[in-house]
Amino acid sequence: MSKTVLAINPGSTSTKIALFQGQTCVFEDSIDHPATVLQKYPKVIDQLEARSRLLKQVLADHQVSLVELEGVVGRGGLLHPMAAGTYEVNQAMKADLIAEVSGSHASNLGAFMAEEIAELAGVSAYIVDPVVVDELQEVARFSGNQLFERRSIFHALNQKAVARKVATQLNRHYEELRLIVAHLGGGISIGAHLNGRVVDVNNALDGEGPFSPERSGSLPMADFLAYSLNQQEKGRVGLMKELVGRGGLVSYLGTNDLREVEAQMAQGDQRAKAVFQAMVYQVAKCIGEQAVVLKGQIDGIVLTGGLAFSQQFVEELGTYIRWLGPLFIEPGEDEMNALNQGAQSVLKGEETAKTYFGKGDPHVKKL
Ligand SMILES: Nc1ncnc2c1ncn2[C@@H]1O[C@H](COP(=O)(O)OP(=O)(O)O)[C@@H](O)[C@H]1O
Ligand SMILES: CCCC(=O)OP(=O)(O)O
Repeated sequence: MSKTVLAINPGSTSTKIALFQGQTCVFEDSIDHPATVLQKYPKVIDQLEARSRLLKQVLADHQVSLVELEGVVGRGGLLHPMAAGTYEVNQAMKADLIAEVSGSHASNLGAFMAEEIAELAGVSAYIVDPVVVDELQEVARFSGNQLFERRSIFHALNQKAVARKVATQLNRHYEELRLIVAHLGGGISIGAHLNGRVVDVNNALDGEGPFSPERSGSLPMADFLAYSLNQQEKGRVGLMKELVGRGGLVSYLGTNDLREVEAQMAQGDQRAKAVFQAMVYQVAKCIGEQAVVLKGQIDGIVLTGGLAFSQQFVEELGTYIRWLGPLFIEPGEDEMNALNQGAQSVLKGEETAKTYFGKGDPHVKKL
C-alpha cells in the first residue's frame, strides 16, 4: 500500500520540500536561503535551527498534518563512505555529521531535519543514496601518491535516479547497463555506471574534474600549493572556498548563473564565450575519461542538472561526445522522487533499511 512520505532536500542555496502519497507528489515547495543570510553561520550545522523553523512554516502553510506522515526522508550528507541504499537515521550518523568526518556541505543537514519532523510525527527518519556512496573499483582508488586515496563524493542520488529513468526508457535494467551520467549543476560530477555501480566518478567537492558554475575542479597542483602558502591567513575554510563556491564561472565571470553568461555571450562578450567553451571542453574531456573506464562499450550518456537546460551547452558538448554513444538529456534533477522512492520501498517492506555503522562499511572496499 502506498505510504505518506515527507522528503526534505537541503541544498547549498535552498531547501526543497515535497509531500508524497505513494508515487504521487501532493506538493513541492522550495525555501531560498540567500548567501547573505547563510554567511552569518560559521558552520553548516549552525544553519539547522533556522532551516528547520522555515521548514515547519512551509508544512503549516500547506496544512500538513504530522499524524498522516508514515516516514520522513532527508538528503544524505558527508558521512564515511557507504553502500547505496536507504538508511535509518541513527546516533552514529548524527555524530559523524556533527564531526564533519568527510567535510562540510548542506546535505549534512538532511538527516537532522528529517529526524526532527519524524520525531514529532512518531515515525522513522531515513536518508537515501547519500553523497558519499562509494562503489569505486579498486583501480580507481589510487590517487598517485600513497598518502592520499581518491574519494567518491558525488551527486549519487540524482545520478542513480536518472540512470534508472533511462534504463526504463531503454526497457532494460539499470543493473545490466553501461552508462555515463554527467550531473551538470552548480557542482559537476561525471560517473561511469557499470552494471548498477558507479565504478569511477570525479570527486565533485574536493577539486577533481571539470570546473563548474561555482567550483574550480582540478587545478595545477603546485601552483595551488604555492598560492595556499602565500594565503595562509585564509585558513582551510577560506582556501576551500576558492575551490568550492568561488571557483569556476564565479571566478572567471563573477556569476554562477549560466543564463547570465549566455546573455553576456549574446551581447558579443568574447571573454564569456571563451569561458563557456572552456567549461564545455572540460566536461567533454571528463566524459571521455569515463568512456575509457567503460572501455568504449556505452549504452548511453546521460546529461542532467541545471546546465542541461541550456540548448547551447548541450549542443556544443554534443560536438565532442556524440560519437561515444546515444545521448539522453534529463535536465534538472529527480532527487525528490528518488528520496521518496527509497523511503517507500522500505516502508512497504520491499527493502530493509540499512544501518550506518560509521567508518569501515564492509561493502566498501578500500585500498
Ligand atoms: N534554462 C537554463 N539555461 C541555462 N542554464 C540554466 C538553466 N536553468 C538552470 N541553469 C543553470 O544551471 C546551474 C544550476 O544548476 P542546478 O542543477 O540547479 O544546480 P544546484 O542544484 O547544484 O544548485 C546554474 O548555473 C544555472 O544558471
Ligand atoms: C558532490 C556532493 C554534492 C554536491 O556537490 O551537491 P551540490 O552540487 O548540490 O552542492
